[in-house]
Amino acid sequence: MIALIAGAAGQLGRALQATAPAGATVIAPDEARFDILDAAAVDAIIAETRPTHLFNAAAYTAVDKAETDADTAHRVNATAVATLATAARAHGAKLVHISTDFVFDGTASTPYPPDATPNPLGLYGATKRAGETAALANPDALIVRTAWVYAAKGNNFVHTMLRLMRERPELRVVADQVGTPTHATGLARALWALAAANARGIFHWTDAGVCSWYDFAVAIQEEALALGLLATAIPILPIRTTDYPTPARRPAYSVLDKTDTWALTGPALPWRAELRLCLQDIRDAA
Ligand SMILES: NC(=O)C1=CN([C@@H]2O[C@H](COP(=O)(O)OP(=O)(O)OC[C@H]3O[C@@H](n4cnc5c(N)ncnc54)[C@H](O)[C@@H]3O)[C@@H](O)[C@H]2O)C=CC1
Repeated sequence: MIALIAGAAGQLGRALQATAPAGATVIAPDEARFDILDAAAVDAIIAETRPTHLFNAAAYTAVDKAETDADTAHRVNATAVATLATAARAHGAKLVHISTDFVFDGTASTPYPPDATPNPLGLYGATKRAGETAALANPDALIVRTAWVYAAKGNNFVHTMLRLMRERPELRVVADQVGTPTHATGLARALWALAAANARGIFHWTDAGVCSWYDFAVAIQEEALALGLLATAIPILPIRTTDYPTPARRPAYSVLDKTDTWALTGPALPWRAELRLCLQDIRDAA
């Protein structure tokens, strides 16, 4: 397998490089060399490197900023995906594209299967849904929706919580948005496995289990205290979404049904076990 990665410096891009299977050749250019907005550059780099697989880990991921920057978000999350889908097809490479639980409106009360009807609440989700449609124009494309992604390096909820838990006397965290955290390392391994199985169409991947952002924050504090990453516990108080307004609306329930994926990859670890692994990496890197 020759894997070309777009967005190699992001959380998932780095995890894909760290978990590449034995025998895979990984090509991970930086964004200056592989800007997915540059159709000519995309075509040239694929022609030059001749990948069997094109992983698109690049995205516009600033959910709230997308509300006032819809044009850029759409160009990165949808228009560029159409470019990648066409180029992959022209060069005989398999496109592996990543999408999000934010394509759903969160009104369900049981996990969303891959064929559930999308209805994004915000601009980010709408651009990611448009990207799915663009990728699906390539019949061989694999699209994997995930949620609440974090990694030892990157801008994510785990690092934000660790910082605030050191700075603040107490924290208030939303308790009425429910989903599942996803450690980028486990997601990357799942993508390699799905690609090797030549899966096509839409699949779902998160860690196992369900929690609220409040539950996640409490677990981060407990595990970080146990690992010595935090010195003292602070009170963490559950609040409602209406008490913490954000520019973009977010789904209240975004648990994804992973049955089809796990039949090919085996089950994910429970989210708390993955959290512990990530915090161990953060501690070891400190
Ligand atoms: N972070 C999260 O909580 C979630 C992420 N996802 C999806 O997972 C995928 C991976 O996300 P993360 O690794 O967390 O994001 P990230 O924000 O850590 O990485 C995205 C990378 O794409 C790069 N990028 C942006 N525009 C680009 C362009 N024009 N050309 C090349 N690279 C460009 C960025 O510089 C960044 O390095 C994305 O498709 C995202 O939409 C889905 C659900 C949740």
